[in-house]
Amino acid sequence: MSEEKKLKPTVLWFTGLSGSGKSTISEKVYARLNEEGYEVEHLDGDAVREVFPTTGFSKEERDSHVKRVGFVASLLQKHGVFVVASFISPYQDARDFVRDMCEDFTEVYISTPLEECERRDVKGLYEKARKGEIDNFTGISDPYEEPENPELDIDTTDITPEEGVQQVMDYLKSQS
Ligand SMILES: Nc1ncnc2c1ncn2[C@@H]1O[C@H](COP(=O)(O)OS(=O)(=O)O)[C@@H](OP(=O)(O)O)[C@H]1O
Ligand SMILES: Nc1ncnc2c1ncn2[C@@H]1O[C@H](COP(=O)(O)OP(=O)(O)O)[C@@H](O)[C@H]1O
Repeated sequence: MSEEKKLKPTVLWFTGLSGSGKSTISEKVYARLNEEGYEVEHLDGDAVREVFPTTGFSKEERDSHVKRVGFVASLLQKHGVFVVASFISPYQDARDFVRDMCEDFTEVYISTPLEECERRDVKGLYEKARKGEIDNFTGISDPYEEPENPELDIDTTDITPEEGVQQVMDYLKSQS
């Protein structure tokens, strides 16, 4: 274990717009922690939604989805497992609900601006949302409430994914 098993397990909660870089960075953080010998689980919005395809995007549906996943994350972390969670989770009250449930919670705001996310348009969803083909699209026709006090704020516009990962790892080291 190259980090000498010294990092304190936490729920690393990645929040931000679609295309901001949540999945890219969180997958790499998951792989890094795994390689270093930590018990770690990855929970991702798209993956959870594939299992529960009827979950929609109204505030009520997003909040229930986020709170349920947050509950699972809190149980895992209580048993010493690192949790890397990646959800748009656009509402402050639902994120705070999860924070309050977890013994250790680290909010990682991937603050890449809408303009850059839309320029990337990884899945072509912004184009569809602009044409009115997708309802309740975060940042276009649905709100995103910026985190009030995130432990980390990473704008990926001008950095590499590896630099983003390093910022997360440096933070974890600073807290251990
Ligand atoms: N209306 C609307 N708004 C936002 N996102 C949409 C929407 N419809 C589909 N998608 C796709 O769903 C992914 C977001 O799911 P999440 O579970 O992370 O969202 S949330 O936390 O419940 O807000 C999101 O994935 P990411 O791009 O990885 O964020 C999109 O691919
Ligand atoms: N520093 C960076 N961190 C993360 N993603 C980046 C970065 N620079 C460019 N990208 C690109 O931005 C896109 C982010 O998409 P993704 O990780 O799926 O975002 P999200 O999960 O937030 O929807 C990817 O195509 C990725 O290669």
